Amino acid sequence: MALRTLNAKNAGALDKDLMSIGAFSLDQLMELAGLSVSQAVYRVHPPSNGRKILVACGPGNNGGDGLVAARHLWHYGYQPTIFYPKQSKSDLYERLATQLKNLDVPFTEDFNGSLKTTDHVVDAIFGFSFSGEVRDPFKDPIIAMETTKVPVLSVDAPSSWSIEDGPPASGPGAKFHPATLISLTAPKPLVKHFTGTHFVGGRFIPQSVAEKYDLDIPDYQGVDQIAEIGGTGTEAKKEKVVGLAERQGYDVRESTIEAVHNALYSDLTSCRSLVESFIARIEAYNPTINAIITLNPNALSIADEKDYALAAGNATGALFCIPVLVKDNYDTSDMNTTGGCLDLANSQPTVDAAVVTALKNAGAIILGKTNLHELALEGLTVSSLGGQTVNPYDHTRTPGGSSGGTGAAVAASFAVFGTGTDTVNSLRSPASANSLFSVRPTRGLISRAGIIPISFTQDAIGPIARIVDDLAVALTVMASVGYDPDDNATALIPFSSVGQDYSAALYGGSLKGMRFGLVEGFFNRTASNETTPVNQVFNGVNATLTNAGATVVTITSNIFNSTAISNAFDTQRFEYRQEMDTYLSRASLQGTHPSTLAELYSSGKYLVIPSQYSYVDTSLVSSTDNITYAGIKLGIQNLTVALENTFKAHSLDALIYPEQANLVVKIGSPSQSGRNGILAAVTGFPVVTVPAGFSPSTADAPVGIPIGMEILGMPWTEARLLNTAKLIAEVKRVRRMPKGTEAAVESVRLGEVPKIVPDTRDIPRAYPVGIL
Ligand SMILES: NC(=O)C1=CN([C@@H]2O[C@H](COP(=O)(O)OP(=O)(O)OC[C@H]3O[C@@H](n4cnc5c(N)ncnc54)[C@H](OP(=O)(O)O)[C@@H]3O)[C@@H](O)[C@H]2O)[C@@H](O)CC1
Ligand SMILES: [K+]
Repeated sequence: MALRTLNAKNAGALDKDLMSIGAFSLDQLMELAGLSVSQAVYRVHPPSNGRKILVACGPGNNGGDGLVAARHLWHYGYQPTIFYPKQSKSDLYERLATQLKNLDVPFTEDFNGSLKTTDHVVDAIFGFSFSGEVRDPFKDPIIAMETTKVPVLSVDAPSSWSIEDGPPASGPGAKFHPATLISLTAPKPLVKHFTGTHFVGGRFIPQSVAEKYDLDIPDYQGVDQIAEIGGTGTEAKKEKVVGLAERQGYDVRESTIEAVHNALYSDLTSCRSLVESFIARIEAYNPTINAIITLNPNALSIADEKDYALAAGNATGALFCIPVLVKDNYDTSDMNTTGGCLDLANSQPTVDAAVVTALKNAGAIILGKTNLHELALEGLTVSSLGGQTVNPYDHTRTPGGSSGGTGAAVAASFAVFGTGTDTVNSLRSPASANSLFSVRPTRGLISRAGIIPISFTQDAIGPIARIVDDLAVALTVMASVGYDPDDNATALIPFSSVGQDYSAALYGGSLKGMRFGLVEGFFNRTASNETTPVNQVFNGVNATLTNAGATVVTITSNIFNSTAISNAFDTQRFEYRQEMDTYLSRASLQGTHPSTLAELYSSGKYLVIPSQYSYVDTSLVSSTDNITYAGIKLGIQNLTVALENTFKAHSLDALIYPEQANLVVKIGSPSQSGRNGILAAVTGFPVVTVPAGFSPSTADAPVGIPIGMEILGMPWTEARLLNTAKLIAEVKRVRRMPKGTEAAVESVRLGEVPKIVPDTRDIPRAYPVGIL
């Protein structure tokens, strides 16, 4: 909203009216002005950004506002220092100065010296009665504020600017552009030259006075004395500055929960700067990677709330201020939940998925939603709404899938971690293809309530992260939902796993004496550019584990044949329609959306890859009443027993194998072959995926294409699996940043969260939209 402006003459007349007609005393007006200034400082520079505030006060009422603001700031926990070279002898000013001295607030005569150590500056030198060229003793301070990197907030006017015409053409102040301006009562004409963050303070103006001067009353919220208003400047509202996080040496690339918390709790960054830094990376690199479907429009205001909480000593939660991206098949009450499907573009859950609530309760900021293979049905991460997501390590290849948006986004440091779902491979394939860690938990450990479903038997959800420690924190939070009547698989959780802290499970120890079963049937031993790198990486894994004192047993049993398991035991086509019909017909799902799966697939607004036409067609006419379904469920029980027997026969701690026997395919391929996710999917056994290596470097893949390893354990052994994964990651440090997103990005101070529009122009022609 751009407000009408008030020229200098009218501003003076208005002040007089407030004192005569309005019956305010000057003390009161100045107190209200200073209070607004202090709130604006708190908004743009909460104490967590640094407590030292240098307040520069001029000889007139503008300077008086600065003195009042300094007193309020002291009470908020800041450490103000006052530069006040031309002190007024009037009673009001002497009292204001005495009030500050009574609080032991220091006064300085050395503006430039104080500037070197301060965290923020309040410019209360001149207001609407300034005219002409700046005279001493204020020339030097104005020149210093022109060039300093310390952010400046100007009171009523950037001092030295003409009230009507903005910055002087030359001399002191010609290049003075403060980051923030607070206009008192109403903006002055100079604001058309101002491009930073702009507040108005004046929540006391009577309606009659506002009408007389034709003023707009801004939309004040709650108990705020100030309101932020849109850009009136010649440029966009967004001001390009070096973000605080970067400026103060905090870099969000490869950041971890612990690193973010250390930075926040030691005042190196604010939650808001942190969120802005991640958004800067998204704005820089998402146009290439296309991993994001939507950003949370509230992310910045949520970050501000976290900063208030931090300042008040209320920073609680294992994920306090941790930006998290969730796959767009997780219900979010503040963002549409689309599954990447055009026909669900406006589908709006009114209730968060159970795990989304858990993440929020733990303090996480849901930064946005990621692209996925449409409705999580395959592993190429292409969708009618989200387009094709690109692997950040090799822009000619897919990022794996179906949680490929999360995989690519986490690899590119768009967030600290992300979430995915897994019906066959979908948490493990993107982890594998992006040099990341993921956990597919034992069936039942994490409630699936509020997740777009496919298969009651096979669906699982979990986190994807850059380090095991973050995976453990995220799993602890996601599993904290515990028993959930909306997902009765959670009734399976054994007492020993209820409320488990998986971070505490990372106790260390050693790989020495551990026994791993290397599943020979899950490799493709035919030499090719797509398979040989995987086989070579696993030769290396075998050697590393053996050198670390573990025993690697080759498992040759013929039950370990992914194609055969898939053909015999995959339950999806029997369960999909029933599950989706239930999801789509819930009263809590609002917005516009189909109410059955059949309706969705008759809309023409969907993408199914040709290799899945028959799967979807079959799903539309099959159900769990089919006689074959009962046989499949029985077969899965037999497979489960055989799997348990394998563990017993070889005294195994875990089975290990490549998530995929082939590298991730080129974009536009008919499908992804060689995946081994089906074993855990049908048996419900847990898997932690870890980076195992890279294929050789090529022009398209400068650091190589990531190759991942599944570590599969017995049910409910997530704690031990995570510790094993951490031990392996310690002896075999694999993860590297993708080349294309490796560079740091200068962050941008944002007035609002930018809108991200997914790019659907590059959907490969091989996957026509609306055809089945
Ligand atoms: N409306 C509201 O809600 C309320 C508004 N209030 C506030 O009052 C502000 C207006 O205050 P104001 O009128 O006292 O004058 P202000 O701008 O502070 O300073 C001017 C002084 O600076 C000097 N000076 C001038 N030119 C110069 C130059 N070229 N080079 C060097 N010096 C120069 C000159 O002093 P001199 O040198 O002549 O002694 C002059 O006296 C207004 O912007 C707002 O902040 C609140 O406090 C109350 C509620
Ligand atoms: K000023």
